[in-house]
Amino acid sequence: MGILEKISEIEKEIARTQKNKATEYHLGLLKAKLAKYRAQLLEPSKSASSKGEGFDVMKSGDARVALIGFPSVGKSTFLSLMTSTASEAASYEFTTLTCIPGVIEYKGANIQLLDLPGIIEGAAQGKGRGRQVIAVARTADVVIMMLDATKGEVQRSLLEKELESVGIRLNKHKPNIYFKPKKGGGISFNSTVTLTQCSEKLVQLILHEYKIFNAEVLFRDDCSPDEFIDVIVGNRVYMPCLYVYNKIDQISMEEVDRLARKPNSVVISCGMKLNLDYLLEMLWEYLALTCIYTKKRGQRPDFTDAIILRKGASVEHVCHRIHRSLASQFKAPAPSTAHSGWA
Ligand SMILES: Nc1nc2c(ncn2[C@@H]2O[C@H](COP(=O)(O)OP(=O)(O)OP(=O)(O)O)[C@@H](O)[C@H]2O)c(=O)[nH]1
Ligand SMILES: [K+]
Ligand SMILES: [Mg+2]
Repeated sequence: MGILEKISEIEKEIARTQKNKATEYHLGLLKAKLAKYRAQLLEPSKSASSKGEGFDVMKSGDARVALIGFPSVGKSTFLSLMTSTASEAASYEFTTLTCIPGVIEYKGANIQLLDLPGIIEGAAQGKGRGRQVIAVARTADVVIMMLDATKGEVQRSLLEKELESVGIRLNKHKPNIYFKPKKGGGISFNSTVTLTQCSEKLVQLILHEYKIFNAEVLFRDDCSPDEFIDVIVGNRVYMPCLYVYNKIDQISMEEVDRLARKPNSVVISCGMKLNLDYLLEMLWEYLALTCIYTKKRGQRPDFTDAIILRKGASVEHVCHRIHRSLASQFKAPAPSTAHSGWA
């Protein structure tokens, strides 16, 4: 049996297994198996054809945003509107076949926006150029999932599933679990909170499935088995995602209102240039960038020239951006410990 078949067998078994106390270990094990097979599937294949031709775009600017969506939702139209780059837009599907970078200039920051080919169900398993697109998405700081407001919710959940299946976690925090494999001593299990979804026994079962017999595990939150598996597997990316519903010129006001109220969602029309400013504001918030203005002694700050930093940057980062040797010239206290967590 191929890996794809094994995955589909397990998925079917999970679907037909009722979720209750008696089946919780069985389900936990199935999920661990599923994650293992998916990881195998993602291992880079040796054939040259899977290489991302036209997808190796250099990172540039202060942050990177990837446009993910089904074909013809308006990704290229959006890139052409927001940046000085033109990306071909047309009414037929799969107009865009490679990765096309543009730059959004906002609040003094250069935000790299990547237009990508449309992806469809099965993308994660290599349908279309799905794998290359998803590989680019993994490198982004924020994903814009562009949706056609006229098409209903099914596109959104399909894409979420695709990204989920390759270890991309949207709008989720890294699970607060300390996990450290050891050379010996068995499994030591502790938690600082009451656990309602995992137990010591389930944790052990899952670890054994991964052939881990010695480890230290500390749950600091009431995490689920899936979250625990994410921590063991390790190569997950946790990424903010904005759901952008385009083409609202084609739907009723009531429908616009309903979509706009969904969490992490913005409604726009590229065709009629509606709500694009608000989208930029939201994007800025999701990127969590901070502007720092420097000033010379006795002069007013220069608000035209900001230093752009990511959330969590320290004074040391600021110094580094001003001059490479500035931080090392500081006398005690060391700048990084004096004020960490600037943004
Ligand atoms: N009515 C309406 N049409 C739009 C809007 N935005 C884009 N379109 C149209 O939608 C079609 C597809 O636009 P594209 O920008 O090519 O879509 P895409 O997502 O890049 O498509 P692929 O590259 O094929 O994946 C074009 O005919 C656009 O003119 C909008 O806000 N309203
Ligand atoms: K198109
Ligand atoms: Mg396109």
